[in-house]
Amino acid sequence: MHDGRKIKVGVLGATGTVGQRFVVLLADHPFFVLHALGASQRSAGKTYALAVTWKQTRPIPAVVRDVAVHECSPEFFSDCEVVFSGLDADVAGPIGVFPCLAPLFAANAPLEERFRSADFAVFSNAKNHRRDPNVPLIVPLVNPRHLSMVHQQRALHSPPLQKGFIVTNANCSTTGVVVPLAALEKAFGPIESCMVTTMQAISGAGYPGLPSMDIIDNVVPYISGEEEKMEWETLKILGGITEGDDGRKEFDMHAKQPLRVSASCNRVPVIEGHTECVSVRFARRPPPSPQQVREALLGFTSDAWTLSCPSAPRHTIFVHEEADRPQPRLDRDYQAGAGVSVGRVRQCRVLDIKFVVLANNVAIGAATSSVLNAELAVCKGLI
Ligand SMILES: NC(=O)C1=CN([C@@H]2O[C@H](COP(=O)(O)OP(=O)(O)OC[C@H]3O[C@@H](n4cnc5c(N)ncnc54)[C@H](OP(=O)(O)O)[C@@H]3O)[C@@H](O)[C@H]2O)C=CC1
Ligand SMILES: N[C@@H](CC(=O)OP(=O)(O)O)C(=O)O
Repeated sequence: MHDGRKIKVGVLGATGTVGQRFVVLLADHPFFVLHALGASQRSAGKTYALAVTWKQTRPIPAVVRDVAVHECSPEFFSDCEVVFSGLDADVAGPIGVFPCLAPLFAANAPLEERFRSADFAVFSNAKNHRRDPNVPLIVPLVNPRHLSMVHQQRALHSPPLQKGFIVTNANCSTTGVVVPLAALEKAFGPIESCMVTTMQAISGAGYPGLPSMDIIDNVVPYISGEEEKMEWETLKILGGITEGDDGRKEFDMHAKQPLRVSASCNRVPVIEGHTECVSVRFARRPPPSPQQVREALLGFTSDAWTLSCPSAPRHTIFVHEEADRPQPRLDRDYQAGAGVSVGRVRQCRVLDIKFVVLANNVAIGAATSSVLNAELAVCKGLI
């Protein structure tokens, strides 16, 4: 439970697409107070207003306009307990080398590990640590119970940490699909197969992102690494945690009932909001009807809402009845982009059920997820 005190927090990568979202969400937050901002050497030493290319629809919050941007080094964040990372994946952490629980203070060590080793709670958007066997990959509307892995992460670190840890949120397209899948598994038991085709917004590629000549009047049927991330991350998020005879915990990757996921990812000329066409086959026979599926999606409530996390959406999944919704331009800002929208729930002639899901890639797909994860960590006494 939150004890009422305001926890000082910093943002790494504060000038980027995701970083700006963090700044907006944290400028006036009931649990957190924004205390320090970090970015690259290009930005360090400037005020935030001078360093950032501000792309939000509201003005830069007054509390940060004149704050100095620092390099992302723990000494500049020493008063903070928590850092939110919107860092470029090239500097956030290593790729594919795990476990990495040694102390990392060296100036050239990956940035998120340096902060963890200095006993900060790190909430990251970057992909680097998602496959780490001791790092929870949390979609806050789905699997906050995985936060329990933080204790093992701290204990296995050398030296063991009192407060530090890394928690990541998922890829923005993974986030959109796992919310309805979790609701359906809760209501009807395991899903066996899932086919998903994405139409992903340009903002997912950061700023300035794709050249206009590549994306206007066009669809690009490839996003590097995206399909692999969706297929792998879905299993970690929807799976459980098992404990070996030695007491060591492991993510089971949905092993009790294997789930096959096939993803096809496309970039489309939309600014914000990833749309995904999803078909699923259930293990149970006969499968639920479209009406039963609609009711299960509508009735799904996240632990984040039950625990009264301030950023949790009232409707985890909003189910549209209109035949032509959800649409990114109309539906991406509903509930400040913190929930997901589902529509067109119907029978699938190949699998069982198909539907469309819309998730705001820069809100629940990125910064809002991290902030909710931190709110959950506070409510669960991890911070
Ligand atoms: N955009 C999206 O929808 C989503 C993005 N993500 C992930 O979030 C992260 C950020 O993405 P996004 O905001 O789009 O990226 P941007 O390119 O917009 O921003 C990157 C940020 O990282 C900073 N940075 C770059 N190099 C360094 C360095 N050497 N040291 C310190 N800071 C540095 C930049 O600072 P400076 O301005 O000084 O260069 C900037 O603040 C990425 O890992 C991305 O994969 C995850 C989900 C969704
Ligand atoms: N790749 C996503 C955004 C992103 O940065 O994903 P990840 O956090 O998995 O690297 C997109 O282009 O829409």
